[in-house]
Amino acid sequence: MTALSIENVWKEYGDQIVLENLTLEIAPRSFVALVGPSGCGKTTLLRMLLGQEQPTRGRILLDGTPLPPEPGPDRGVVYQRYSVFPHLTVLGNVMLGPELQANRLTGRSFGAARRALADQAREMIAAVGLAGAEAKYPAQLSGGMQQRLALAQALMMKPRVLLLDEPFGALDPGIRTEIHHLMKRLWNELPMTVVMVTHDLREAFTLGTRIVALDRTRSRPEELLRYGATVTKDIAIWPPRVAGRATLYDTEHPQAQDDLTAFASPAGTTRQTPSLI
Ligand SMILES: Nc1ncnc2c1ncn2[C@@H]1O[C@H](COP(=O)(O)OP(=O)(O)OP(=O)(O)O)[C@@H](O)[C@H]1O
Repeated sequence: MTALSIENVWKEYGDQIVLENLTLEIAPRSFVALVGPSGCGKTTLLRMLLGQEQPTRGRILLDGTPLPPEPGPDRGVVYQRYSVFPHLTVLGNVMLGPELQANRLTGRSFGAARRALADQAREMIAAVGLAGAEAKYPAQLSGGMQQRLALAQALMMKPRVLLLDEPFGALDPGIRTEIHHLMKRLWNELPMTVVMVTHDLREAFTLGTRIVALDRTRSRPEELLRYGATVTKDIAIWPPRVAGRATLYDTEHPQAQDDLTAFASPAGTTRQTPSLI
């Protein structure tokens, strides 16, 4: 069964057509990296997958069922910044989602239920490499640590789909490589499908099972708003990267993960165009 089906989706804001006739089947457990020039509608597509925006035309299905018209716990999201609550500790941030879900009225659980939740949250905090920082506030963490926290917060809800909007874009290169390893491990271990918007092709090829490029196929300067973007390239990583199964390059040649040529598809299909970067 397909995890996500995007069927002939159009998104318009007033006179502006942002996305036109977009069709995409996303298999369960895939890791789709969405790339494309600034303003082509990547975030808009992500917001529609989250349920924050509705398609103007067309429909989006999750495991064959139309997406509810609002965000839900089956879809987690991590943004480039500001995903975490500054006035809560690391532990408080990670516990908040499940607490709100279990106790809509008070947003707090008590006794044994609270202790069990705190144990789960500590496990998740350790899984993202933040053990020891449970009592800290986000302002006391580095940017990389805050993004680890944002991931832990999203993953606590056990989302079927994890949506990432340039989550590592603001991080220094060294920290970014570390968090890429973490992201890859989490995707391998947890039963989720990931859709990530990125401007960084290297990141797309390092993490993705598939790179989907959006762009306008027609563009007349005098009618710019009348043409939306659609899928212009759809590249499957080779050798295939399968969740739960490390590939040749992931195990034997870890340095090759940063070598775009290692994953090149047949000639021509992966050529980088300036508009994609
Ligand atoms: N709520 C909105 N109301 C009106 N126009 C919007 C709204 N949200 C997005 N847009 C427009 O839709 C277009 C696509 O925006 P979007 O943020 O999806 O692009 P993007 O590809 O993610 O860009 P970037 O790579 O720069 O983040 C832009 O022209 C933007 O102004």
